Amino acid sequence: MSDIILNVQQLHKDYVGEVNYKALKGIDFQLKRNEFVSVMGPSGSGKTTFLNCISTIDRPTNGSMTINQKDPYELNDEDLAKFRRSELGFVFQDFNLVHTLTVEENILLPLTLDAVNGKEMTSRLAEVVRFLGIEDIMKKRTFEISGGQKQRVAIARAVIHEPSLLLADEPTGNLDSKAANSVMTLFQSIHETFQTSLLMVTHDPYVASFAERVIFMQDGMLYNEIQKGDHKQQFYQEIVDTLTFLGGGYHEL
Ligand SMILES: Nc1ncnc2c1ncn2[C@@H]1O[C@H](COP(=O)(O)OP(=O)(O)OP(=O)(O)O)[C@@H](O)[C@H]1O
Repeated sequence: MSDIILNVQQLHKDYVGEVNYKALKGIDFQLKRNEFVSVMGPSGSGKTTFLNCISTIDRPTNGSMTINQKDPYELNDEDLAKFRRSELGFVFQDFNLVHTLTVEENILLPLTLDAVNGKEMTSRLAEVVRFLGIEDIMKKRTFEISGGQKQRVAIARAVIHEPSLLLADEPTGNLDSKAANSVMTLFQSIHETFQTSLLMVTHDPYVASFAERVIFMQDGMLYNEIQKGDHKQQFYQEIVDTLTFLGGGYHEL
């Protein structure tokens, strides 16, 4: 088994419209199996575009990408949908829960779509719900729970099928600092307990410092990266310093 879970080579994305825009200009990036990496950069630098190309929400204009040694862009629509469901988990800023379903039904959705048998569903649900500490809200509707709880439910749904790669776009963007901290502690323990490979976009240096490595984008390219050493505080400071240097929307720091 290769120790590279995600291999991106010379990824380009051009948005074609009234005004054409080169959002990604040749990104080379590798995520190791079991690695946790944060993606940062000024507003408009291409972070979400990069994540959307990896998650196959958006199609790159050029370049190559493999996830777990497979190229999702070679698949037809049906196989791509299966590939997404088996290999990838997604967590978004706005939770993306289905409001007509209960919390439990939301979490089980990926297994329902894959017609997993009832016994296995029950055991996986029990494990993930216990791990995330959301046993008490299983029968509630999504409008009856807090933002922090919503994100836990979204995380449970993203990991219940044990994806090879978990992708998160601003997962704490709609949370207060206490809920954000608790969601990040959860990501960290999912990563450590289940050896989940994790790629997360965030604009928050504290949130980013939960990762083992931070990559910085600027103007559609990779600008720099920082590896976490022994001291989280020092890592955090280096992240803040790089963002300050990059400017563009990080002046509030
Ligand atoms: N569908 C689209 N059509 C045209 N241009 C787009 C489209 N989506 C994004 N862009 C442009 O591509 C660039 C990168 O956008 P992207 O959303 O990836 O940046 P970002 O780094 O995630 O920004 P932010 O931190 O503000 O979310 C921006 O200049 C944006 O205006």
